[in-house]
Amino acid sequence: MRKIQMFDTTLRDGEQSPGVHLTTEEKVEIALQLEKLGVDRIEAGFPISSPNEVKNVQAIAKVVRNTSIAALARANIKDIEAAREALKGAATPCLHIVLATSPIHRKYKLNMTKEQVVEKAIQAIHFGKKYFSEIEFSLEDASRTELEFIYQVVDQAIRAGATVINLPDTVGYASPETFGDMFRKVREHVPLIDKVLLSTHCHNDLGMATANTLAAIKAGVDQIEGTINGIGERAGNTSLEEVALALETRQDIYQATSNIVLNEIYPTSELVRHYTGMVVQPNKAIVGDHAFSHESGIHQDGVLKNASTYEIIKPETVGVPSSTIVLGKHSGRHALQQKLAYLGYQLSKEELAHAFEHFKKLIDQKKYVIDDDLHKLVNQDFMNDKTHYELTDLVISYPGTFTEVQLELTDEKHESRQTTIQGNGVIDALYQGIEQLIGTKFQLKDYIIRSKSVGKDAVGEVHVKVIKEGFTYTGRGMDTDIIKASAKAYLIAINQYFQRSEQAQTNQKVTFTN
Ligand SMILES: CC(=O)SCCNC(=O)CCNC(=O)[C@H](O)C(C)(C)COP(=O)(O)OP(=O)(O)OC[C@H]1O[C@@H](n2cnc3c(N)ncnc32)[C@H](O)[C@@H]1OP(=O)(O)O
Ligand SMILES: CC(C)C(=O)C(=O)O
Ligand SMILES: [Mg+2]
Repeated sequence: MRKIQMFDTTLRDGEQSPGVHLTTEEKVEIALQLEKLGVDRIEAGFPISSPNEVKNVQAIAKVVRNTSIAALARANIKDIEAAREALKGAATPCLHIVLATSPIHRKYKLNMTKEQVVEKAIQAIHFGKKYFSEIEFSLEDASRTELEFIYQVVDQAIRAGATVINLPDTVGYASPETFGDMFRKVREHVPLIDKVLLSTHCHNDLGMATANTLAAIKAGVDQIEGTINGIGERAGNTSLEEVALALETRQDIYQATSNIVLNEIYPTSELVRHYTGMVVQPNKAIVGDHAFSHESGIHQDGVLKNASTYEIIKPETVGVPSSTIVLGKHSGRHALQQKLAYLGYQLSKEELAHAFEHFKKLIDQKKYVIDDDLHKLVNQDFMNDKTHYELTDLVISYPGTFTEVQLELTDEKHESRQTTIQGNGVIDALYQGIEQLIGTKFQLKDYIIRSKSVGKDAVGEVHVKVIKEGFTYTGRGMDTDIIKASAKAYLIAINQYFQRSEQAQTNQKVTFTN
């Protein structure tokens, strides 16, 4: 089995994504995570781009000791000097020199002849060789370069001392067929190629970065370059996670593997999305929020019976805790039953059919059905709708360092219950007071507050989740006064508990699991 080297350029090409600017601390944290992920080389930055970038690379080189660190330079002395300064303390440094070779870049960007390009490449590698034993030379825009010229530049670069030859598809122009051919031909026509590591670096302009990278692997490259979440210049780079999983899942085709620690993929992806602020499209392969979600009834039924029916990768393999069954327009009874069981309801076949009918009506009105909706659906269908406790008065004051709440509730017999209680903050006092008046305690698991509209008189919405005797109850309260909204939400959740207890004692239709 061949071992493909993974060169990560999240911190260089990835940072070239519009709007992304990582601090030194963020870069260091990502680099440490990339080391944990098992990439073979980290391109830490492009030192000439700013004085701070030199410091960034230095900071990474100082702490990342078991993974090679690369820094980018154009084919000129000042860029190489900056890379040298940045990589001074690195354990295994690599100088990465780039120079474009395609006719378009030669003519319009560099204004250089073929001979000048070859000469510049040789000079830069010779200069770099004074300080670095490991030099990667990239023929920028290789996929749009004449093959004969590629052979010539590659041959000369190896003779000058390059140890890695990288042929990038800089503008995402290649197709898997042509790209694979290019590598096969380079292996055929450049006798010295076996002396160096052959590498590729693809962009995703036509959505083919991963396919092209895999074609290059098939054609014999030893190293592939990419980024986490596929971020990078324009449409981005090859996603390293996609290649790692393609190799893992289709060993029958690629007969190759990598050092990637697969279950570190998702944590790395999350860290990168957090610090770059770049949202991962939900349906992105491997790391998208929907990558392991199932919404359709037929799929959900299959997955519940055996996950391999619709999952070619186990979510745990890439560090995603579990797959998700999402209840939506296309869901079926099996999925609803499973979700209700998770929420604590065990319904008979008839009850499930009834609940399913209501669920389908509900989903026509609402795009997403949340747990709260399901609790209500079951409660309305199978339980009485009695309100056990209602808020009738609430006064808040701040005597001294405490918050004091005067509270009045009315119970199901319309009798008033009152208390005055001090707490560590208004919500603490309020919820303690409610528990005191009803004579039982709940574990508050979640408390979320948000605004439903804008302006000073905006309506506040409070969601609470409480736990009692192993069951979860949720409540949602709305009011322009967020304290009142908090009280309402808590009482709705508590009322559910009393309804359920009452139901359990009488002729219950629904049995509850834990
Ligand atoms: C394919 C890639 O992703 S390569 C990496 C791209 N990344 C970046 O460019 C990010 C960092 N870049 C920067 O901070 C700046 O562009 C710098 C500091 C590198 C250079 O800034 P400036 O000196 O102002 O030049 P500017 O970026 O405007 O133009 C690029 C110059 O480099 C030249 N150049 C481009 N590629 C190369 C190369 N590989 N080797 C040598 N010279 C090159 C261009 O011809 C142009 O030269 P000119 O001024 O003589 O016309
Ligand atoms: C520096 C090189 C490898 C690059 O990013 C590209 O060609 O896309
Ligand atoms: Mg690139």
